[in-house]
This record gives sequence, structure tokens and C-alpha cells, in this order.
Amino acid sequence: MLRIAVPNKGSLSGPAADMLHEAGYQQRRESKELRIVDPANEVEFFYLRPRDIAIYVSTGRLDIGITGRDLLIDSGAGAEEILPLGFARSTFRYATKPGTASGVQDLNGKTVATSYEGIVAKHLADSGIDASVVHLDGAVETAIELGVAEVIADVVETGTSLRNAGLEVIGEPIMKSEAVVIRRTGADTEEPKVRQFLRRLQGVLVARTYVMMDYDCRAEHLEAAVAITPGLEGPTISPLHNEGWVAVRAMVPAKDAQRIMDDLYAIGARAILTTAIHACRL
Ligand SMILES: Nc1ncnc2c1ncn2[C@@H]1O[C@H](COP(=O)(O)OP(=O)(O)OP(=O)(O)O)[C@@H](O)[C@H]1O
Ligand SMILES: O=P(O)(O)OC[C@H]1O[C@H](OP(=O)(O)OP(=O)(O)O)[C@H](O)[C@@H]1O
Ligand SMILES: [Mg+2]
Repeated sequence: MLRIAVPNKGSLSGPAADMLHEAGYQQRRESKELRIVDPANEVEFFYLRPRDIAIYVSTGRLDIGITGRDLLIDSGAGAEEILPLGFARSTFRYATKPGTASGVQDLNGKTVATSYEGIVAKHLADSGIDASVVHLDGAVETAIELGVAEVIADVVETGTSLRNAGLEVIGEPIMKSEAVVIRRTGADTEEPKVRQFLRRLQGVLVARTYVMMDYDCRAEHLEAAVAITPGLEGPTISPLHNEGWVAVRAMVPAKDAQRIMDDLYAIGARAILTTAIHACRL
């Protein structure tokens, strides 16, 4: 039975459960459940605090975990990222009141409040900066107003929380994060059950980012059409009853679908259809 750690709260929890559900796994029915068994798929899910997941996975008692890249790195636990999942995307940045500092080089002697002490202490040390770090559990943006620190280091997505607190980012992002699948460092990722789990999640990622495109075009325009829709391994070409015409089928990135339809129409393709992909194994 594969044992998998899933975030039980916060920004990661809803999207992680949605992705697992889309991948065909049973998920808990209510938020108080701490673990569930999905017998049909031979998987057991443990619902844990996102911050603790890397620590559990590093012991090897759980095979796989879903957490944030920033949380994984901050934990310093012996676990490594094996698949990025594309949700809970964020940057991790310093911020302060306008005029306090313009980059990390100005942070000598300052106090930095953060929930991610591991990341911040390492970044300051790597930058040769001597600053003190204060740990706060959350709502870090308020720390400056209330005199706990002069600078904060926190997760930034839209920047709304910073703006509301009258703060501005300084310097370059310390890191970029998103939800990731993790495994104990050095563990065998070729294990069949692990591979199957990863293939299912990859299938969801592909179904979310690609659509299927079908169209008809004149045989003499086929090369130009294939250049527009190369597909993943090459499009499927079928003859049409209509002499001199072919039907083409290829996966295309969903975000480009409308532009691709325009480009195909412009070279004479017709009956251009786009349909959603519900699941896939590449
Ligand atoms: N506003 C956000 N947008 C995108 N990702 C976010 C956001 N806030 C936190 N994250 C990501 O979620 C993970 C943090 O999860 P965690 O549950 O600890 O925090 P949270 O979502 O702030 O929830 P809470 O504060 O309720 O604990 C990190 O990987 C972080 O990058
Ligand atoms: O750039 P934004 O889109 O505003 O998102 C970033 C904010 O979201 C998270 O906070 P959360 O609401 O989880 O509260 P917390 O500080 O208590 O973790 C994070 O800690 C930032 O405060
Ligand atoms: Mg938070």
C-alpha cells in the first residue's frame, strides 16, 4: 500500500485534494479526517500540516508527499522534489516600508520577521548579511507596523497583502515556489507503485493544459498545418472521403487554442474543433 502525505489546511489543501480526485483517488469527505484508505487503488492518504510533510516523508515511513517547494526547502528535511504540480504558485520575497532598504545589501543589522526562518537565514548568510531573524507563524505583514521587525520575508502571490500593509518588495525574489510531489532523498522513484502514482498526476497536468484539436485540410497544406499543430509525438492524419483532403488530430496547449484555430483557418483548414481532454497517460 502506497502511503501518501496530503496537506490538511491552507492554500495547498483544496487544490491537492482536487488533483488527487481528478487522478481517480478517493479523498476524505470531511476536513477532520486524519487518514483514509483507498482500497481500490491500494493507497493510504495521511492529512498532515503542509509544513510537517517533508519531515514525515524524510523518515521514509510515508512514501510520497505533496507540499510547497518553499516549505520543503525551509524544513531542511531529507526529501527531494520529484514532480512540480503547477498550483499554489508564489514567490518568496523581502518587503519593507518604502525608503527603509532597496535590496538585500541594505539589511545589515536589521531584524527580519518571517515564517520561513530556514530559507531566510540561509539567504542572508549566502548574501553575507548579518541580520537577526524573528519567527512568526503568519500575518507577517503586520510585524513592521507593530515594531517587531523592520523587514519581512514572506510568500507573495498577487501582492495584495503587501499593498494593504503599505509595504513594497525589495530586491529580487528569494525563490519561486509551487506545489510539488516529494520523496525521501535517494529513495527509488522507479518503484512501480510510485511510477503509477506519478503517471496519474502527470495525466491530470496534461489534461489541464492541453486540448484535442481536430480539423480538415487540403493535402497540399498538410505540411504547413502540421507545423502549426506538431502534437506531442506527431499528429494523426486520416484520409477523408473527399479526394485531396485529410483529417488531422493533434494535442495543442489550451492557452494557445484560439490563436492556433485562427492560424489553421488562415491556411485553409476547415471544420476545426477543440475538445477537452478528461484524462490521459502519455
Ligand atoms: N496566497 C498564496 N498564493 C499562492 N500560494 C500560496 C499563498 N499563500 C501560501 N501559499 C503557498 O502555500 C504553501 C503554504 O501553505 P500553508 O498552508 O502553510 O500556508 P497558507 O496557505 O498561508 O495557510 P495558513 O496560513 O492557513 O496555514 C506554500 O507553499 C506557499 O508558497
Ligand atoms: O500576495 P498575496 O496574493 O496577497 O498572497 C500572499 C499572502 O498569502 C499568504 O497569507 P495567508 O492568507 O495564508 O495568511 P498567513 O500570513 O497567516 O499565512 C501569505 O503568507 C501572504 O500573506
Ligand atoms: Mg499562510
